[in-house]
Amino acid sequence: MVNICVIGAGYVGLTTAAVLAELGHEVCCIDKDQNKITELNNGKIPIYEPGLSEFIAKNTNRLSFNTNLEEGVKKASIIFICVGTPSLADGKTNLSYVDAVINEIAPCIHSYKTIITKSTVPIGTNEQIYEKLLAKKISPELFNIVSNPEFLREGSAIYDMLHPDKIVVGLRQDDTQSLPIIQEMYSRIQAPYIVTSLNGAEMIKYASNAFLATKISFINEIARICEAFHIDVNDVSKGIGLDPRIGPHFLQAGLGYGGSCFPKDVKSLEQIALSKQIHPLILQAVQTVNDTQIDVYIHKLKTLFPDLHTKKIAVLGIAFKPNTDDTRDSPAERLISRLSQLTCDVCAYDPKAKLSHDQHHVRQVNSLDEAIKGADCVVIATDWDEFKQLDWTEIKKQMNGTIIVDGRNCLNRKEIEQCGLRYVGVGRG
Ligand SMILES: NC(=O)c1ccc[n+]([C@@H]2O[C@H](COP(=O)([O-])OP(=O)(O)OC[C@H]3O[C@@H](n4cnc5c(N)ncnc54)[C@H](O)[C@@H]3O)[C@@H](O)[C@H]2O)c1
Ligand SMILES: O=c1ccn([C@@H]2O[C@H](COP(=O)(O)OP(=O)(O)O[C@H]3O[C@H](CO)[C@@H](O)[C@H](O)[C@H]3O)[C@@H](O)[C@H]2O)c(=O)[nH]1
Repeated sequence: MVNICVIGAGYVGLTTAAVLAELGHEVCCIDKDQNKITELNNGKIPIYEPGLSEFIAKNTNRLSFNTNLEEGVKKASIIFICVGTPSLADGKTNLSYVDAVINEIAPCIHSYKTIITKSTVPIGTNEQIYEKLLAKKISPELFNIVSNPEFLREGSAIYDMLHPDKIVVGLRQDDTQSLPIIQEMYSRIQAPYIVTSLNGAEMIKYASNAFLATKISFINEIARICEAFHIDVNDVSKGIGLDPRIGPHFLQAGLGYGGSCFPKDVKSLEQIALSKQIHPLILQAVQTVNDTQIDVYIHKLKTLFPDLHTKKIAVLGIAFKPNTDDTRDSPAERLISRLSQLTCDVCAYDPKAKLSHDQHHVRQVNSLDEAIKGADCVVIATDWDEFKQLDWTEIKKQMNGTIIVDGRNCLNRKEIEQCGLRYVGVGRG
């Protein structure tokens, strides 16, 4: 058992804290947001992540929440940095939250600490953190910096952290102490270790997200070509995905990728490359396809409804993916904004997520029935199971029109058509 301080109680920090407590460690999770900490101390979880609430409740004897960083850091031998690293306007990474944490930790280092960065940070950041701490006159005998990027997916965060496909550990060249400490801490997790340099670990995280985003933009481009030849792109995904060199995952065409990671991380990697005068052609193309994917759907809607601005559109889904309440950079919200600009009457529904801001002509309703009632068109914008299992005969009775736009290529086309509805997907033949 070790004493651990996790800084940041967001999707990654909360999951990390809960999983480390489950592994038997004493964990103090710090956030500067007093409301979050008060909620957590009252047994409320500020985000929706399946199973997280129960998991935290199960481990409360070894898990505490606090706003006082000094208290958490002083008694811990391991410190996790899990604060946000959002995009700046130019696409580079905003490191101000990480920098603030380093400034706050520094005066509290009086005994040996292993400082682990889980936040996704640009190449070179961990080296810079080490130099910053030295510049603050912290003895190199008192700390080490480790990069241990996180690969969890929202919606399955706990499972992913308990069953990772690898544990990536980036170390400083002369660091001989940290690896055994990390291995001991994660001893109950079965996964191969990838031990590399600090920069190497940072790059593995960016390359991983960039590759997955590339698969999505690739299949979205293939879908556009399929459409011109009346080919079903879902058959193509299946067909190519069976080749183990390609694999079946992340080949679902649709409204494009969103969320708090892919858009910002691909942009950040582009900027990292440009900072070294490397022109990242693929990364730029991946973003161009993604940025124009909503246009594909708007074009379809305009063709289906020349008087689109007079239509009532039910948008099912607000979250950037199912099983989360997260709307950061959500393609569903991107679509809703475009429909709002076109002055359509938009009725949005999501089982968990709320619209992040008010928009003209857009109402969020609390039930699916309310959203669908009188709709000229229903658009599936997030592939929640609840939407995949809809009774289309019932839906048809409640709608005014007959068009179902499958923004995630996740519905059974035949079933919908058998009910007398018109199915519209991207690249569905
Ligand atoms: N969300 C994911 O699925 C995911 C997965 C892997 C990696 N990551 C990376 O992990 C990092 C965190 O992402 P997230 O989604 O958990 O972010 P988040 O925004 O949900 O949480 C960050 C938390 O840090 C807190 N914070 C900021 N500054 C602080 C400070 N000085 N002291 C204490 N608390 C502070 C904020 O109040 C917030 O609660 C990012 O770098 C992200 O790229 C995210
Ligand atoms: O075939 C697919 C798969 C996903 N998506 C979209 O891609 C986005 C991201 O999905 P997903 O990767 O499942 O969600 P995240 O929770 O953002 O997780 C990604 O980003 C995290 C943060 O870095 C990483 O830790 C994870 O490994 C990585 O999968 C969502 O908008 C999905 O709808 C598609 O359009 N088609």
